[in-house]
Amino acid sequence: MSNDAFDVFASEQVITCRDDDLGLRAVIAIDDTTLGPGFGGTRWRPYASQAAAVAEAQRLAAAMTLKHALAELPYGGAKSVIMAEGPLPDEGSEERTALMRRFGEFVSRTAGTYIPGVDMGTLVSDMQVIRESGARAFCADADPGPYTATGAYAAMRAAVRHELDRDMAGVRVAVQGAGHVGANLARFAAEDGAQVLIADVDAERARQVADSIGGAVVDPDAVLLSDCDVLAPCAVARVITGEVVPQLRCRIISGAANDTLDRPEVADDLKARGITFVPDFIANAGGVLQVHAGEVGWSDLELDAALQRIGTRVAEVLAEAEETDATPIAASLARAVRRLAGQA
Ligand SMILES: NC(=O)c1ccc[n+]([C@@H]2O[C@H](COP(=O)([O-])OP(=O)(O)OC[C@H]3O[C@@H](n4cnc5c(N)ncnc54)[C@H](O)[C@@H]3O)[C@@H](O)[C@H]2O)c1
Repeated sequence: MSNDAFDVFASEQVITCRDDDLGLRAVIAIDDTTLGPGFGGTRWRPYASQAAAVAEAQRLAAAMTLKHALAELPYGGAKSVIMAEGPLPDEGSEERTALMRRFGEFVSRTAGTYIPGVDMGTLVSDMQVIRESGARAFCADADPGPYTATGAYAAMRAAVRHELDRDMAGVRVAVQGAGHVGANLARFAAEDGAQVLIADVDAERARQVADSIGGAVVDPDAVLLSDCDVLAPCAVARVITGEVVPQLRCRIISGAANDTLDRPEVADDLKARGITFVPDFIANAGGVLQVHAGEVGWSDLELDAALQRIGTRVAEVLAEAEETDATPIAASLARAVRRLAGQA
């Protein structure tokens, strides 16, 4: 487990996958299998370089180790990325199916040490193709987005209660990304009376979500700097940088995007500015809880209780951070380390 993006040996195992006929270039990073097989989604998007793809797979895999440890799940941390060349092929197209089948063959070679699931760019149907190729894959039956959003909303409510000592009515929430998670998170907040701003690089998507929940659209270039109580990054990784922090106008950052902070030190910058950062790997565990529920046969009630416990966990971590004058990330890391060492 490591946050060092440039150390290839930070992960237990890193596998590159290549097929020239299909134009497939993918990376599987298995961060840590102490608690079980490495589980983590497959992300499909363009990368500036091969090194950037490897670094992102490793960073996201490390976050999955933390996510599973803190959610008390029997999985290790892993992640894969597929390097996109231009627009992604349509769902169900021959090109997409062939590429996913081939990727599934590479996953099979890990002999169950890596279990993929849905992430940005990939779909439930892609996981079905991976399964058909003989590999184990999670998320094959349902979109985890709404469950992730339920957990992320429990986290947001807990942070607002802790920091602002109020419920969500009238709280100003700015959501970056109107996708599977962001749209649902925005809806939950609006249903509880929050004033929601939403941004997406797909302007039409942002407009549709805003109209359906009675919120307002904000420019995707401006959303991070919105004057709001809660900023909820639900789009891409590493949006909170050292340069962004001094310009932020929120009290709390609580979203679902994996790997929200650009560098670990940004957590200290946020603390110095009095901005509470809810660790993404705690807030966005709803999807993996839902997957686990399917695997072990939890009832809806059991799953919902587990999703709501994300809020309890956030409250505990924020209180612990306050007591020890640590950042919430540091308090969470200490918890995860205890669990990985079998002490919690
Ligand atoms: N889906 C899940 O269950 C789940 C679980 C854990 C974490 N996450 C994380 O949450 C985030 C969102 O996941 P999702 O499933 O909703 O993805 P998604 O692909 O459904 O939605 C992402 C949305 O963000 C938009 N977007 C991309 N770049 C943007 C930018 N710079 N500004 C504004 N909008 C932008 C996209 O157009 C898209 O609408 C990702 O970081 C993902 O890794 C998702």
